[in-house]
Amino acid sequence: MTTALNRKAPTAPGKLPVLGHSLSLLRPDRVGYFTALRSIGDLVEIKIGARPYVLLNSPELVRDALLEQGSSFDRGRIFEKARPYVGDGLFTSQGTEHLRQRRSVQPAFHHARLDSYAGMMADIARRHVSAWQPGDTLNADHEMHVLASEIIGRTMFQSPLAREVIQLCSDELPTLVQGLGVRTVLPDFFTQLPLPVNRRYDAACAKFRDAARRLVDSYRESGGGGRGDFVSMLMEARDAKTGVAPTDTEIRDQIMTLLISAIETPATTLAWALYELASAPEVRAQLEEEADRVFHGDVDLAELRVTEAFVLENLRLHHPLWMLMRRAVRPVTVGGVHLEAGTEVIYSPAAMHRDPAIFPDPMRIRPERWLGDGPTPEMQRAFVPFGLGRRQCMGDAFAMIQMKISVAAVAAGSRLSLPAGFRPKTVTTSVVRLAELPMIVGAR
Ligand code: HEM
Repeated sequence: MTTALNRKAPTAPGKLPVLGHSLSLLRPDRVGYFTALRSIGDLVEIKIGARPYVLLNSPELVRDALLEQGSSFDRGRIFEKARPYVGDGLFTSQGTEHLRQRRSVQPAFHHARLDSYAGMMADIARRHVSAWQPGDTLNADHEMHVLASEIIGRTMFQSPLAREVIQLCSDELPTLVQGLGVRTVLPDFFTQLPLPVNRRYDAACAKFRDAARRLVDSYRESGGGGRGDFVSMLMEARDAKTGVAPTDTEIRDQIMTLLISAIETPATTLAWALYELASAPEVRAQLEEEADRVFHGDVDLAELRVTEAFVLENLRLHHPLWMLMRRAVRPVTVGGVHLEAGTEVIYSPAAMHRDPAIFPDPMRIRPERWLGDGPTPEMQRAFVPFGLGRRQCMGDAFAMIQMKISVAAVAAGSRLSLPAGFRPKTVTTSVVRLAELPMIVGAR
């Protein structure tokens, strides 16, 4: 959707010397900040330090940049900030190298594999929920991190070290995600300062790198691949043109990429889902009825219709990613604004999902939006939980299965409630999450 207007994007109010809009981007309600900027325009300039970023604040502009003009954009600042942690894997690679890496990882997400993962996920989730005892008070956000870590650890790593990786992810991933979030919105000099947040981030990065290295070494010591899992698949992969195998550094970087992409987002979404389950008894009753009816033995995922609608609604209202970035690789015009090569653009799935013109009563969980006649075409265009285009989430189907199964296991196996007077408080790092989520276990 390009026009020949060549206008300039208006600058967001509240710009400070040196910091630009960094402080606005550090406030707790960053999704609300982006939503409010819609009143200024659908393209708005924001500064992080002295560097300008253009916020694309409408579904049409986001689709134009990511789909129609997708080849004109590649990774932006957020991914550079992730490089010390994830190296040069799928997350940070660009252009043809990115496409090559995507092809090499693709078999791990093939639908035939997803079917076998579903059975494992159901076992893990049922076991996890059955350990909760009536009367216990859970840190439900942590529980969902442990569950998501278990699911990745057990489905992707057939290794005695899997338990260690699961523990590391449960304990350290939030530190990493917080450090990355802070680095993205503050000027570069900040990362050089000897602050606790920087030290904790560096220490967490080192632990993950070490775990990935030991994982790769342990496969090599026992003869390489052959276990039919993620690491074996990478070890056995050969480049279609050159026949060259990936190096151990490349394999380690893909492991790191998987760990950072595959745990925090479903865990955070699931924590919100548990909060909503406890807050809306009529929705909970529907989910419990469905789980009692169909969540037995080998689960037919297609039968979990209300559960799926509930998961979609949580991805809409509580989308974990408040900001994603791209960088123009050549001069390009979006929404009538000319962007030079190198211009960084931002979009926010979370803000797009709360537009009242598209999702009436946006702050309420209403699974019925996704049932019956289904979402309207406007909703479909604005709903981008897994991104769009060449960088679209590789784990989208995996994540949907995992979240449906996790919600169904909770609905079938326990009844969680919130302590009297609990008020949700959000914190925003790289993701928007609940600051705390104490939940009391009740019997079903
Ligand atoms: C609620 C769960 C999840 C959400 C909301 C989510 C969302 C996203 C989004 C929006 C992107 C695109 C980022 C961009 O455009 O810059 C992405 C990329 C990615 N996701 Fe997910 N994701 C989820 C779960 C998962 C899981 C479970 C896996 C793996 C098992 C995974 C693997 C990946 C990978 C590898 C990429 C990078 C793709 C590339 O750069 O080519 N994600 N995810």
